[in-house]
Amino acid sequence: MKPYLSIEKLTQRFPDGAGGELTVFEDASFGVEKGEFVVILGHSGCGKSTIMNILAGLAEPTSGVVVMDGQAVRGPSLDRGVVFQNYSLLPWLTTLKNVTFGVAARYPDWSKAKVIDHATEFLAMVGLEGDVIHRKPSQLSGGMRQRVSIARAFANHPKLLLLDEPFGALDALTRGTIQDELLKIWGQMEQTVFMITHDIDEAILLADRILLMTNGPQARVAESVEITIPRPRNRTEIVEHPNYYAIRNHLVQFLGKRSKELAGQPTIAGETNRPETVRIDKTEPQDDPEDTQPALVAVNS
Ligand SMILES: Nc1ncnc2c1ncn2[C@@H]1O[C@H](COP(=O)(O)OP(=O)(O)OP(=O)(O)O)[C@@H](O)[C@H]1O
Repeated sequence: MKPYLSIEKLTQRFPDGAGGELTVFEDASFGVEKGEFVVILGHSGCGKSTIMNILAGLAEPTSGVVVMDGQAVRGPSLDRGVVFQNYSLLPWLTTLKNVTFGVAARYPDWSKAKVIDHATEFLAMVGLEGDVIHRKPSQLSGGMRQRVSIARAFANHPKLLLLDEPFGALDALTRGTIQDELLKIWGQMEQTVFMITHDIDEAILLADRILLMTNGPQARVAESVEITIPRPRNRTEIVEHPNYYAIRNHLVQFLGKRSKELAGQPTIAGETNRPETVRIDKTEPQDDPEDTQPALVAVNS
């Protein structure tokens, strides 16, 4: 059976500015299940934003298709919400109206009071309550603005939520607090999320799976690393889990070394080129070669 979101043989080429072509990625295929939180990690230029723009319907691939819930993605839709690093709020509307605006479009049958209640509830989930919701974005801090973007995106119940480095512009403390709020709201919503980040620790904290891309050009989604750390997760406790550093080391090693070694390898024509699944779990019994008894060999047989 196909996954909820299926990316099938996606290829993106751009003019390279010198009369030739740049193949950003070729025949990339992967899936995302309903309710999954998937993060994509890779070096600058490997094509993460290009993939996100295609998923959002804001760009068309050179070839390949994206199918969500049985339908091919063609153009933007309220089914897909995007949160960018730079918040993209409407500056002339109050915080509350920035949220009600989308909710009213998504649910045209709802009464004005219901729309306001719904928007207020989602703003409260990210810690924005009281007078602050009547302020304009210019009167909010960067962290508050990003909270509004997150509340707005979740309030619309999109089938797919796309997060493009949403915390990239925030200081470490604010970032941590909003990561916790994002986890809380996601935990209540069964929302399917696809996120780009450059922060390995953020990826481990948030993701069910991390997709690892090799360096571009001709990048590939090489691995799908399962985050074998139970939820609910919390930033301070997660580092004590036996799998944390094992997973982190694997990711650091991939980004530091293997993403270069695997770069530019042509994909095999006709193959699906799906990423290899990597499962690291120190809590499962390990095969220790020292303990292994030599195999018994039958004699005289
Ligand atoms: N419209 C375009 N025309 C030509 N080249 C483009 C276009 N958009 C992206 N590229 C090129 O495609 C490659 C991938 O870009 P993309 O922004 O997707 O990478 P990224 O992995 O998101 O990088 P970063 O982490 O720095 O945001 C880059 O080499 C970029 O220069």
